[in-house]
Order: sequence, then structure tokens, then C-alpha cells
Amino acid sequence: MLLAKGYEVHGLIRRASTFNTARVDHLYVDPHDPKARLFLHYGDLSDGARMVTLLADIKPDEVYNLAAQSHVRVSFDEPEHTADTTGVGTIRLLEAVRLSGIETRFYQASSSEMFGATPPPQNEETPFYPRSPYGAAKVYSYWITKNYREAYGMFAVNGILFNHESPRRGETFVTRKITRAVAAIKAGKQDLLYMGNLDAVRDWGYAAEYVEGMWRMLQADEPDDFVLATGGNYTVRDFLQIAFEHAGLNWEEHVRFDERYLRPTEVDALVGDASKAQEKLGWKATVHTPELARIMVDADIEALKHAGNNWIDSVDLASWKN
Ligand SMILES: C[C@H]1O[C@H](OP(=O)(O)OP(=O)(O)OC[C@H]2O[C@@H](n3cnc4c(=O)[nH]c(N)nc43)[C@H](O)[C@@H]2O)[C@@H](O)[C@@H](O)C1=O
Repeated sequence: MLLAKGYEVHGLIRRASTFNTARVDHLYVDPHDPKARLFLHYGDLSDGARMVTLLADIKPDEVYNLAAQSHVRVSFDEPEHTADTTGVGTIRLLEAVRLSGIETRFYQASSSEMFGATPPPQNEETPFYPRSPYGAAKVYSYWITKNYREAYGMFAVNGILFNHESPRRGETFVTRKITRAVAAIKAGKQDLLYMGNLDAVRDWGYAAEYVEGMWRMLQADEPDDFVLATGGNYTVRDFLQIAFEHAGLNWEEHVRFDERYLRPTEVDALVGDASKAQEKLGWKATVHTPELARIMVDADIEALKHAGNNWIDSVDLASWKN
């Protein structure tokens, strides 16, 4: 079930609109679900007045705010732009919902980056300590979403998602950078891969499952905030090893260090505890980091065979087959 290529969204929708439809090139329609859903993507949140018109026109049952400058390293180079899209954009959208007078449910894409320097495991009670302009902007958006829930009685929720990846992941994020390189090295098109900090620990899950979790948050009886994570604990080095090994390669022969990929302040370890989502939403990740790495390597090897042609991965999850 596909919604949008570009952001790694896989969703369950009947009618979806996006602020800039040009950005959505794949749409899946589930004929059994009559709700209208609006998904906002990168850079959509610059014009508050236009958003009011759009919302009043579409009258979506659900709004998913996925719009952000979402690259942590880039947020150090473009801190003001990041604050504007990732932070202030959220209040523009919440205000547009309020001013348009529509009844809708609002999802805010909050992030595990908000926990930053606070050691794992992290859950909904863990204090925030952001370590980047991106993380700081997400903390603002988290609190303003909560404030609109309390101040105006909006059904507004924060999904605090740990790293979620898929073959549709942007090419400059570490997982996709690695799996694309594995495919290219395997095909003899590349020899070396330049990387930054290999010691960082992340909890990488499969985006398809996380988007289902986002959807579950908006079907709940009451608005609340939820962590989505696998609970896994892997370093970038582990991911390299699993991905290269899957293609029969030795990562140490191909990986080199480049300090340009280091960050002024790093988030050392993010490992989520999603027991609240399991208890209240019935959500649990089934794909863990090693399987995810293999899905992504296989997809990038397949994608090379289709270079220049339209090709998109499909989701093969047992829970989606009914
Ligand atoms: C939840 C959160 O997840 C993502 O943020 P991120 O964790 O920063 O993701 P990433 O894939 O850029 O880095 C992961 C780790 O990998 C290290 N690393 C080493 N060498 C390279 C490298 O060469 N490139 C990159 N990108 N990272 C590298 C890097 O230093 C970091 O420790 C975003 O979706 C964000 O929007 C979000 O919300």
C-alpha cells in the first residue's frame, strides 16, 4: 500500500490530497476507507493563508504534518530555514486548522532527535535535550501541538518516531547511502564509500510499519503522544557490516572516513521503548534493523537493473495481507 514516493510514506488511504501534488507520484487508494487525508511534505508550510483555503476546501478528516527540513547535518548549515519549516511551519498549519474551523485530526511528526543527549532507552516520559537546530525545531513543534490540544481541544497528537527507513529513504541519510553504495560496489560501478561517525547507535525500523502506526494514532479514542521504535540497538558500523555482508562484500575494504560527515554536536544513542504504543494502539514493529538492511540492499540492487526507468519497491508485510 503506497502513498508517496519521496518521503518514505506508505499509507492506508482512500482519498488523499497534498499541498503540492507534484511531490506525490504514487498514490494507493483503499476503497474500503472513506476518510479524506491531507499529507504535508517538505517545504509545504510557508503560506499560512493558502493553507486555510486549502483546508476549508478539502475538509480533510485527518492532517499529517510530515513537512520539514529533516536532515540533521543540513540543519547546522541552514539553521534559520530549518527553524522556519520544521518549527514555525507547524504553528502556521495548526493556526490554519483552527482558523478554517474544520473538524479534523492532526498528526505531528515529532522525532527521537528531540531526546538528543538524554541516554536510552527513551520513551514518552524521557526529557528532551536536542543536539541540533533540527532537534530544537522539533521540540518547538511538539510543544505547540500539545498546547493546541490543551488550549482548543483539538485532536492533535505527536508521534515520536525513531529512525524509520525504506528503499524510498532519501539518498543522503545513512542507511540509504550505505545500501545504494553496496549495490553500486557489487555491480562494479563504485569502489569506496566515505562516511562519518560509525559509533552512533540508532534504532532503525521499517517506515511502512511506522506509517501504519501514525494512522493508528489518529484512529484512537483520545489524542495522545506515542513513541514508535523497534527497541533495537545498532551502530552505524553494525549497519555497514550487515548490509555489505548481505551482498557478499567486506565493508572494511570499501569504507573510508571523511570528517565532512561529522556533526558539530552528535546524538550518540537513540533506542526507543514503544511499549505504550503496543499497549494502547496494538502496534509493534516486526521488522528489525538487520532485516531492514537486507530489504534495502535487495531493493537497491533491483533498482540498478531499472536505472532510468520507473521502478518502486513493494511492501511485503504479513500484517498488510488481509
Ligand atoms: C529520527 C531522525 O532520524 C534521522 O536523523 P539521523 O539519525 O541524524 O539520520 P542520519 O541517517 O542522517 O544519521 C544517522 C547517524 O549516522 C551517522 N553517520 C555516519 N556517517 C554518516 C554519513 O555519511 N551520512 C549521514 N547522513 N549520517 C552518517 C550520523 O552522524 C548519525 O549519527 C532523520 O530522519 C531525522 O529527520 C529524524 O527525525
